[in-house]
Amino acid sequence: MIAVDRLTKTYGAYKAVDDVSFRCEPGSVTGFLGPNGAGKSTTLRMVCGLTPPSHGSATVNGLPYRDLPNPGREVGVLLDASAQHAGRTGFEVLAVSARILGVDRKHVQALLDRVGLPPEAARRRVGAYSLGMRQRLGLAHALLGDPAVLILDEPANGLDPEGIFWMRGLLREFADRGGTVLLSSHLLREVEVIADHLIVIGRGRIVAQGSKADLLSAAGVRVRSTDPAALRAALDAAGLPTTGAPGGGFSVDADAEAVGRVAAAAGVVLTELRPADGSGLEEMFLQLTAAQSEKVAA
Ligand SMILES: Nc1ncnc2c1ncn2[C@@H]1O[C@H](COP(=O)(O)OP(=O)(O)OP(=O)(O)O)[C@@H](O)[C@H]1O
Repeated sequence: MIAVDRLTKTYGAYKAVDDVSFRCEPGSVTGFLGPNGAGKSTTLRMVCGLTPPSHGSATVNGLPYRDLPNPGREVGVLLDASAQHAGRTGFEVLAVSARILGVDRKHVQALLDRVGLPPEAARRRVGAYSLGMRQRLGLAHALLGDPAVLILDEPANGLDPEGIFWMRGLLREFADRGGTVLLSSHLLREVEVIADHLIVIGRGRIVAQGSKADLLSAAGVRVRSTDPAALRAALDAAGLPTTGAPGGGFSVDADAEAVGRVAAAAGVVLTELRPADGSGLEEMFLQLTAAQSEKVAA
């Protein structure tokens, strides 16, 4: 169980993380989504006791990370796959950590096999690993203490499609056995497949959170017409707010019949009228990404 309560991080006048609260429950995978620079890593670093919060608090299994007696036994963390000793072999990296955690060394190769690093790969120095191999080693490192909680920052980075598929299976199984998983990504599609819950962050603030089913079944319809201006005017006049959707057309926060009646009354021809089916979340995410890119470019 992870509990984050009003976490805030300021750098000078800049709020990298602003009043962020959420819970991650056992038996579930939570996807922490946001464009580059949104505040994901800073939040995860605060949860793991690596960055002191300016305000707010975070606990893992009821305690601040730094107060956990043997944190590696309770929470597996992968924040930066490249932060491993380049001169050690994969096996040595895990063997050293096993000793610190009090884990029997005989589990090390089995774990490396489990993450797809067989003995010949485990004998190579980490400096020669691809990013995907480092992610696999990082995941093995996170799993080493047999924790009940996993916190992973962009774990799919560098993995090929087969690797991403494999990782999803591993995390799903971990959660199905009662584990708590919190993983970040800047790609909606990447976490949509695996997450039970989604938290969307933009410019340091949470802009949406809830079960994936609720967020993706966002209300409303997608509508497209031969005369978008006339349709928008008619919908506005009927008090049905529209927002532009990617690729043209509009999203309307109303049911299909209401939109169809407005269009018919205005004599506007519709070429598409269908449930939004999560496109609201995608649209919001695209807008967030565009806003963040503008900020970075400014
Ligand atoms: N030590 C720091 N000093 C000043 N600003 C920082 C510091 N760490 C992070 N920031 C800023 O805080 C914001 C959030 O950064 P963060 O790394 O948490 O974003 P992110 O969502 O993880 O992005 P990415 O997907 O690119 O990793 C960014 O604008 C970043 O420049």
